[in-house]
Amino acid sequence: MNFVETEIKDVKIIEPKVFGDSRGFFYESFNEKKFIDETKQNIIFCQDNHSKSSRGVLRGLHFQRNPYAQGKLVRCIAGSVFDVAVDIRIDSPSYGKYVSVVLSAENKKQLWIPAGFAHGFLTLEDNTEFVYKTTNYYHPESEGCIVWNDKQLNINWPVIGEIKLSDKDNLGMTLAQYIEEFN
Ligand SMILES: Cc1cn([C@H]2C[C@H](O)[C@@H](COP(=O)(O)OP(=O)(O)O[C@H]3O[C@@H](C)C(=O)[C@@H](O)[C@H]3O)O2)c(=O)[nH]c1=O
Repeated sequence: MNFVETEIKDVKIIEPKVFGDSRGFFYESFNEKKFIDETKQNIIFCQDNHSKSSRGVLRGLHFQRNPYAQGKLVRCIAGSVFDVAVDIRIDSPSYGKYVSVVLSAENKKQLWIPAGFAHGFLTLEDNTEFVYKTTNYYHPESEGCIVWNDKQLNINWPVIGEIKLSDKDNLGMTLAQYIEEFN
């Protein structure tokens, strides 16, 4: 597997080595040693998640507050998504910047998003299945959501028609409101 740098230090795109043959394919979707060597962090994953969505579903931009912040290793195993990681570490030089990448069952790319980021994705196809490992358990009391179309973030989402959001995500806060928590 190949770890590719992104515009934000610490966020990596992982391109697996896929072995295809007459039966189908095989690839290592996670290798702890390589992962720790590349990220230089002693990561321990404790939860695996799996969601399925129809086309045009936008989940995000989600985060958990400290000490429950989660690093996430995300990928798409059916269909495709436009995936976004926003740096919300207030002391970071790339605070307020984001990385986006298309993750699909076809390209098999993964995105490593360290703790301290808000994460979201827009599904580009029906029957899209998204799976990810997290470094901390779900802790609903610590959950937060930054609104997907925050003006300051100005995320370049693909235009694919009507977007479906959960009630919770419809009530997401702005980045400016998030920052107020620290003042
Ligand atoms: C995230 C999560 C949800 N749930 C439950 C709560 C709720 O009843 C139901 C659906 O939850 P949500 O609406 O929050 O699911 P969803 O909108 O898919 O939330 C996810 O979005 C993506 C973008 C992320 O980055 C994830 O960390 C997570 O926040 O599942 C758990 O039991 N454990 C979990 O870890």
